[in-house]
Amino acid sequence: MEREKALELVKAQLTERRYIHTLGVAESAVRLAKKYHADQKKAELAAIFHDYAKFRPKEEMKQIILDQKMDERLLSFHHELWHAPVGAYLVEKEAGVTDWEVLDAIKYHTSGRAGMALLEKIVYLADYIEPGRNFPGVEEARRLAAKDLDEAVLYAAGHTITFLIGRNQPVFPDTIALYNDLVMKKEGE
Ligand SMILES: Nc1ncnc2c1ncn2[C@@H]1O[C@H](COP(=O)(O)OP(=O)(O)O)[C@@H](O)[C@H]1O
Ligand SMILES: [Fe+2]
Repeated sequence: MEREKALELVKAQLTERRYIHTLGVAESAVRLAKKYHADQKKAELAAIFHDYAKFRPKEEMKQIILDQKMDERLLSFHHELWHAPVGAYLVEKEAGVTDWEVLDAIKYHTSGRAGMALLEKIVYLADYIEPGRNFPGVEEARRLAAKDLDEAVLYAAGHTITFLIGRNQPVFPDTIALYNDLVMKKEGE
C-alpha cells in the first residue's frame, strides 16, 4: 500500500496530535530500517498504522480480544495495551493489509515480546524515540538507537518496566520476557 493511502486511512482514526506522533514514528522507523537493514517500506507501513486502534472504544476492543481469541491475559492489564493487538486485527480487516511482518510489528509495538523480529524491534523503538517524545531518558534511548538496536530496545523495555513499578502498576509479562531475553543475550555475548 502506498504511503499516501496509508496516511489517509489512519488520519481518519486519529486526533491531530496522535497523527503527528505517527508521522514521527514513521520517520524514525524508516531511519532505523535503513541503519539496521530492514525493509524500509514495511517499517514505514507498520509505523503509519501502529496506533490505528488507539481511540477505539474499550468495549469494542475487549469484544475483539474475546471474539478473536487473542491473549486473554491482556484483559487483566491496562487497556493501554489493547490497541496494539486489536490494531493489527483492524488494520488487516479494515485497511486490507495482509503482510504478517507488518501486522506483527503493529501487534507487539506496545508490550514487545521475547524473540522479537527485526521489524517488530524497529517499530517498538521508533514509537519510543520519535522526535515528539521528551520524557527523561529519551536522549539516552536515541543515543543507544544510533549505536545498537538491541541495546536500545533493552533500555526502552527496562525503563517501561521501572516506570510502571514506580507507579505500582501491573506489568504485562511479555515486556518482562523481552527484557530478560535481551539481558541474557547481552550476558552471553
Ligand atoms: N508491559 C506493560 N504493562 C503495562 N502497561 C504497559 C506495558 N508496556 C507499555 N505499557 C503502557 O502502554 C503505554 C504506551 O503505549 P505505546 O503504544 O507504547 O505508546 P503510545 O500509545 O504512547 O504511542 C504506556 O502507558 C505504558 O505505560
Ligand atoms: Fe504509538
